Amino acid sequence: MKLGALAERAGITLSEGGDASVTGFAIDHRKVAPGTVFGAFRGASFNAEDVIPEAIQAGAVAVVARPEVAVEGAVHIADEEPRRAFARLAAGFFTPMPNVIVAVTGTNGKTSTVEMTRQIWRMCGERAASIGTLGVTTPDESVSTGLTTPDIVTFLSNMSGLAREGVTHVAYEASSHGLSQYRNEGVPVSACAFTNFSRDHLDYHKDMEDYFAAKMRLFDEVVDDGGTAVIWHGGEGSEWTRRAIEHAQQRALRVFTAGEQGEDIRLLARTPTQLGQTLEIEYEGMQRTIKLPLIGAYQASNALVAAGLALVSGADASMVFDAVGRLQPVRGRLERAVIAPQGSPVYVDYAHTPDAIEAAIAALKPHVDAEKNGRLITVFGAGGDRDAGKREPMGRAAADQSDIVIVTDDNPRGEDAGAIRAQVMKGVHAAGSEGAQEIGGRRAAIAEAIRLAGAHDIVLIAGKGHEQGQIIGSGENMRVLPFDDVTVARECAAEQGAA
Ligand SMILES: CC(=O)N[C@H]1[C@@H](OP(=O)(O)OP(=O)(O)OC[C@H]2O[C@@H](n3ccc(=O)[nH]c3=O)[C@H](O)[C@@H]2O)O[C@H](CO)[C@@H](O)[C@@H]1O[C@H](C)C(=O)N[C@@H](C)C(=O)N[C@H](CCC(=O)O)C(=O)O
Ligand SMILES: Nc1ncnc2c1ncn2[C@@H]1O[C@H](COP(=O)(O)OP(=O)(O)OP(=O)(O)O)[C@@H](O)[C@H]1O
Ligand SMILES: N[C@H](CCC[C@H](N)C(=O)O)C(=O)O
Ligand SMILES: [Mg+2]
Repeated sequence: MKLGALAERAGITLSEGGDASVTGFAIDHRKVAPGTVFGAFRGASFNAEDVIPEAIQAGAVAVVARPEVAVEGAVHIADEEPRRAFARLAAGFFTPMPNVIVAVTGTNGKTSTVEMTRQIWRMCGERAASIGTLGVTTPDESVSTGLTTPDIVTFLSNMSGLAREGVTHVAYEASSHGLSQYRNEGVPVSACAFTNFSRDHLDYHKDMEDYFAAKMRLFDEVVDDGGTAVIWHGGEGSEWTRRAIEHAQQRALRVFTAGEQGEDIRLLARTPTQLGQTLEIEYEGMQRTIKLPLIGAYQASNALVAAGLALVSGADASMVFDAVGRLQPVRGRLERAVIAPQGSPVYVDYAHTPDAIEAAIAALKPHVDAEKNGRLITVFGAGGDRDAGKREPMGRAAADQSDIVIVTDDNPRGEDAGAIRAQVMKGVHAAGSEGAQEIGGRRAAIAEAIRLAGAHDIVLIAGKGHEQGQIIGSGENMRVLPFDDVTVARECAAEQGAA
């Protein structure tokens, strides 16, 4: 493919070098081969502008970099925002693309929503895939990528690879990191969704406004002109929801709202049942009853946003709502791991923000039998090298709503695990929780929760969900010790059951 044609498609004017043949794209100079276009970005830990000469020596035909950077011996594609220019240029190279691509942003619920959208499409007969924290999930397999949003080259090549395998519909998760680093764009996005917004990632984003602006790039720039924005508009509503609607309107997107205050899918009533919940909804003037086989208000929200995405991308309403009634659980999201020896269910959930902890506990609370003095026992921790300011509110939220809390470790990374727990405990104490325990080792903490659990109690193990390891140390000292909450809970229950 000629560089000139790729540039023209991306709206980039080249003064020279249009005839060069492009064989690939790379953002890491060690991956450059003859004919590669190299994106030279300044990152958090490395400045790739320093290795441009090495990239050219390895055969780079063009370098996308800031205008002030020196590029000798290859075409300099100069742009103040090189990551964006690179994404647009690379998008022309990675073809074909799936016919329907939708993207989901929000603080919590992205992974669940893209996965539910995939399932709904599949039940409507489409070949569908999802890309997000759980990896790339297709009708045939699920492959982990390590990050929620892979780097732009991986993202684009995954998309075209899926299209080549015959996948026509893809839902992908747009994290704020990915959006602010232009790691997931360049593809046609016909609809986008916003689940909710609350505190997270304030280690990376300056403040809540900065974090919100990163998310809103999806609405402001990434989605196609004339696309649709599906927005959750829940019971109490939120200022952020109102602002998301404004962003969509400013961009002249079609606005589709779902929720108790939804204009398009109106949630009229939600009744928890033993194994799920019954939803009464109204869509296009017609009332429907859906038996959602998943518990928790938050799962109903994500399911209805997913239904919205399927509807706005052309699926038949009866098939969509029928599919919602057949959704399978999403790995690590209120997943029932085991029944503890005394008879109490043990749930694993990926809640790792104050808001998510509240949502996970609220989901389980109706299932605790208060008349029999049932208790909710919550085991959780907070991640190292991530937003430290969320730790205390997480502690407070957990202690406020649970009967017993056990604070433990969750990926301490480069930080002192005891110091992280102390910050979480501050919130626990602020909530006036007595009898809270601090148990560093996650296995020991889970074992203790299961030991404490009586016949009418419920155990919630929050924070790691589907994760398969405990991350300890950083940089060259980083180690990932195998750890899976579900497996550990089963092992602890078996050990105690046998005793
Ligand atoms: C803070 C952050 O998001 N960092 C990500 C970012 O790194 P960066 O651009 O700052 O990269 P860098 O390491 O400083 O390097 C700069 C550039 O030099 C290049 N390089 C580097 C070394 C070299 O020898 N040669 C070379 O050319 C690199 O390829 C890169 O293009 O881009 C990299 C490549 O795309 C990512 O791997 C990296 O993710 C790190 C590992 C990470 O932990 N990210 C987390 C926080 C993250 O992104 N999480 C979100 C999920 C959040 C959520 O779901 O809530 C996600 O979307 O996954
Ligand atoms: N709609 C929601 N409202 C509130 N909390 C939610 C919602 N959806 C999910 N959660 C909580 O957030 C946790 C993570 O859910 P999920 O993985 O779907 O979100 P995510 O946005 O992809 O998270 P991440 O940013 O880590 O990728 C769940 O386990 C649950 O505790
Ligand atoms: N995508 C989130 C996941 C957090 C999960 C939790 N287990 C932790 O390590 O903090 C992040 O990278 O912040
Ligand atoms: Mg996710």
